[in-house]
Amino acid sequence: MTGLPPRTNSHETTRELLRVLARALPRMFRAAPALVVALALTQVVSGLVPAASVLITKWTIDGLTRLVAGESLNVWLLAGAWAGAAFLGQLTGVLVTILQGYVADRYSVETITALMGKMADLPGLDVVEDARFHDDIELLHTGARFRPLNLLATVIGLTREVVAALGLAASLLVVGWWVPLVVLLGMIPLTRAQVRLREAGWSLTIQRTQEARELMYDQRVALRHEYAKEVRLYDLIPWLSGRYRRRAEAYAREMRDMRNKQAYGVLPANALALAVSAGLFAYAVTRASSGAMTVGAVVLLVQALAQVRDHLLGVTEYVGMSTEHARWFSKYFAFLDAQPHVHAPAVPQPVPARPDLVLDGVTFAYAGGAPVLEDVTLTIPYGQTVAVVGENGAGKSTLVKLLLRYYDPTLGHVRLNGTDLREVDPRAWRSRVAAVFQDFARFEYAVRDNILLGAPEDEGRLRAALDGSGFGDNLNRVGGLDVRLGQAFGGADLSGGQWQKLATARALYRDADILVLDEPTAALDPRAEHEVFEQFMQLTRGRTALLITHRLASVLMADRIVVLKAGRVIEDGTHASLLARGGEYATFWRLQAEKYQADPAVRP
Ligand SMILES: Nc1ncnc2c1ncn2[C@@H]1O[C@H](COP(=O)(O)OP(=O)(O)OP(=O)(O)O)[C@@H](O)[C@H]1O
Repeated sequence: MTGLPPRTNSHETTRELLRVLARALPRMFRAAPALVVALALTQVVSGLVPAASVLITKWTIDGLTRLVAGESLNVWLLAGAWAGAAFLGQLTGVLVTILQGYVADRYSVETITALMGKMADLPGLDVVEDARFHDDIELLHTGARFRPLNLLATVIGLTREVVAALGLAASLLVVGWWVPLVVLLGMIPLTRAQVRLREAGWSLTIQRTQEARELMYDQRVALRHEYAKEVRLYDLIPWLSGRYRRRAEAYAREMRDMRNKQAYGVLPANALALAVSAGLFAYAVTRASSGAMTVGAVVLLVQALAQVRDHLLGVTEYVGMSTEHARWFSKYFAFLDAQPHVHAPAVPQPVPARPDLVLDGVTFAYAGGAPVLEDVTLTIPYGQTVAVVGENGAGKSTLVKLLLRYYDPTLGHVRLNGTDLREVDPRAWRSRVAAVFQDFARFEYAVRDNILLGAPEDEGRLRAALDGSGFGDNLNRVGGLDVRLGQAFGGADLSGGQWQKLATARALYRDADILVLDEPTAALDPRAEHEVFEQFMQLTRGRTALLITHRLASVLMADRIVVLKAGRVIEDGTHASLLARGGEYATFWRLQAEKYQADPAVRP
């Protein structure tokens, strides 16, 4: 179990809430200004209905008293007032539901498009792969649909409760000018105690966020299909549910203790509020018995006192709920404010035609980590096929990330001929590169869309991409180009190798100058691998190709081999020259060749 994080001051939580609201509410207003104003007015009217009702009750009782004493009473006026107040209450309820829906829809769209817009402003991977944002991006993605509506509903409820409490307090003016003041002053300690109770709950929840995430993760491992095979193999459910239960119970215990402690703290404030109410009640009854106050005023006082208290407690409830939503918005704004290290240049240089790729003294470390590449100097002339080999973690994929400018080097330069990669538009550069990544994406769209990804369709190129990747042979079995893929939409599922071929088809469909293949055959069967290599030879003709692989057979296709070890280039040459040299590459080759001879099913 993780240790307890340091306690955060509960007032900081409130300040954070106010900061977030100060930023979220103007955005909500800008999303639909007229509707937000209409909504606010509706809530003010709705909040005034309780005060109107207690006043009408007073007028009715006083009218009846006068009627008994022989005076006249305008019954229709009173009935109209009753009906009017009730109608306003119902009408505002309906209007709020409609307007809230409209505003929330627009605000959600704004919230989600701002997230997507931020993604467009992040040409690199430094923010999205940053551990600080990694989990948050998942939360932002799942919350963006409903958090704006929740926040809106909470703020609306809060407005109504504040107006209702103040309106009812104002109705007490008919009892005496000083009465609202006394009532509100008497309620302040109770409201503060309630807010403090809430704050303690919020800060505890915030401190336990990490733990709540761990609880969710245990749940996920136990229930999700991607873990199902190993969960059964290792019989993980008893272990997972035991861990889950222990953590959940510890969390619940702490929440309960905190609530108990705070609840006792509320009692004195409650007693004070009741004493003030009782004093006012005694005052009113005394005045009424001497004829200085009407019976209606006494009834109004009794009703208003109880309702002011309820609405003030409602205010604290809504403040509590808005804290929960504000935490989500706090992460949202932190993400929108994230400053990437990788920027598109303000005035980009053109991407040179047929560029040589140059790494000049490149050292690179991920944020907060040790260098992953160190002083790498390498020139890949245009049109050359280069294989990059090396142990796991040697830095091969990182080299690709730098060449695509997903990251900038910590030291040194990546250049296209003489132009620093930082000076060209990353989009323009990437449009010239086709890549199949080791962890390629499995887009759950139709096969055709998986390949085109929004690009215009060209029958000939599509056919060539299908043939070149080897996916064409699987097409009939899958059901054709328009078959939806993936489990999320009940589509066809592909094997690992078929997904990899599809990712290769996607890369081949782009008419790129530079081809990057990071372990392109890892999931392929021997026949498919052979075919992909054959196609690869044709495809790379006249283009630069970078091939990252552990399978040394594929290396034979390369004009040149670069061996990386612990982030440094330790060997660089042709297959023959590196074998002759008898270094790291020769050792790799020998090991794989021996395996091959021992078992012909295993090829180098
Ligand atoms: N996003 C990241 N953040 C922090 N460290 C990372 C990140 N990606 C990779 N690394 C680290 O950088 C080092 C090099 O990783 P890289 O993926 O470049 O190696 P590789 O040579 O491609 O390995 P493999 O053959 O296993 O694919 C590893 O130690 C890895 O843990």
